[in-house]
Amino acid sequence: MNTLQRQDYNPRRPALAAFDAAGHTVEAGTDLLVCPYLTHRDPELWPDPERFDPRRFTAPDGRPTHPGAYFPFGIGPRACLGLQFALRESTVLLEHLLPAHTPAFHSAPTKAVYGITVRPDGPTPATLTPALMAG
Ligand code: HEM
Repeated sequence: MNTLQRQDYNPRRPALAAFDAAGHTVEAGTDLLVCPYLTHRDPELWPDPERFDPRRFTAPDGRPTHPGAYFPFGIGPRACLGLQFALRESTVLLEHLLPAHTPAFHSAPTKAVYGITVRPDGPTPATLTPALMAG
């Protein structure tokens, strides 16, 4: 969950009607991009937002209750159809992979590359050794 807080994408939607946004008129048909990167790092919603802290998602008051505060799968009628599948798949993978293997990371990217998505600036080569062999 905390990893998904770090991903980024920019869904684009056209404005269905003109509206005022903080004193700026947005004409109907204007392409609008929402930016979860900013929302997921808004310190008013997420205290110390750059800190990787999975407990935000397990502690009772760990995450904001505003429905628009966290939307790694989009939000509304065009949200990701695979949301439940993707969450279940990652949980099962981590449940089975992590206890049975010892990961060794050989190098890790140090920077992010910013585009329509945010990605690491290089690969993360790692070796998974079956836990029994690792002793
Ligand atoms: C961690 C994994 C995944 C993430 C973070 C993710 C995220 C997203 C996001 C952000 C959107 C766009 C929502 C929008 O436009 O507002 C989307 C759309 C979509 N996703 Fe995923 N997705 C994931 C996995 C999957 C999987 C496993 C499937 C299918 C089995 C899937 C099927 C779809 C479909 C069909 C749409 C288009 C929905 C529409 O336009 O009505 N996704 N996803």
